[in-house]
Amino acid sequence: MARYASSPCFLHELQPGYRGHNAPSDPVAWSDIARWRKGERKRLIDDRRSVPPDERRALSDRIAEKLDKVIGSLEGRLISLYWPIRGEPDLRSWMTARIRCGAQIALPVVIRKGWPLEFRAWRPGEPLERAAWNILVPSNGPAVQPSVVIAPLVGFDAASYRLGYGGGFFDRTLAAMRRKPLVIGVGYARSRLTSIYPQPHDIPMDVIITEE
Ligand SMILES: Nc1nc2c(c(=O)[nH]1)N(C=O)[C@@H](CNc1ccc(C(=O)N[C@@H](CCC(=O)O)C(=O)O)cc1)CN2
Ligand SMILES: Nc1ncnc2c1ncn2[C@@H]1O[C@H](COP(=O)(O)OP(=O)(O)OP(=O)(O)O)[C@@H](O)[C@H]1O
Repeated sequence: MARYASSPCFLHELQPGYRGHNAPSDPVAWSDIARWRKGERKRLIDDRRSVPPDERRALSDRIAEKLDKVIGSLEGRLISLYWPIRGEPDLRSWMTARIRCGAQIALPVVIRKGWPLEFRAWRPGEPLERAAWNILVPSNGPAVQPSVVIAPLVGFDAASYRLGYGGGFFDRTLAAMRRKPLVIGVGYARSRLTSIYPQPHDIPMDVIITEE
């Protein structure tokens, strides 16, 4: 009879910071991790949606204050933000105020599953339209290369890795950018995980901002 050193599900044996083997990837480990991530995404999204809107508003304002400190001068900066969905921090009033300070804003657009995102320049008042997953995106706006990318977090870990919605869009986009932007993950402290069990394709955030 075959004897195994590990039980079929050995996720509990993985160390935080595990980055896979030298081989491209270990399919058994990745399928376990992918399944675990799916469950965590649902739990974390339900959890943040359970926060009353007033409290979410207060947390978003706290995050916005901290963003100013991390980004510093806004003059001439091109910042990619996002149109909030599923209880993400709402930074739209911060965005409007920062445009008045000289910042330019872009929003991410899904062109196609499995492709990098496009960043499209946008100013308040310009038309938006519903696209994939019902997310509002600029109808026109030229494609631009932001120097700051703000990525919403479904979850995050102590090594600044981000758990998103599972499309791999931000990872693919950051991997493809010729000039590496400052990458800021924003989310709530309650979305902290011990580890997301980072894989070779996962790119860590430069900074993570929560309300704490
Ligand atoms: N507000 C906002 N806009 C954003 C992002 C974001 O995280 N937040 N994105 C950041 O990337 C892109 C959209 N990414 C998304 C990726 C997957 C799903 C999604 O719902 N996927 C499937 C499951 C995927 C899987 O597990 O294979 C689903 O839930 O049914 C939604 C948005 C671009 N715009
Ligand atoms: N640079 C890349 N090249 C090819 N595939 C990639 C790349 N980055 C991520 N992927 C693939 O995308 C899929 C989803 O990855 P992951 O679970 O990390 O998504 P996520 O970061 O939570 O999603 P999102 O960024 O859309 O919010 C994985 O199957 C992964 O292999």
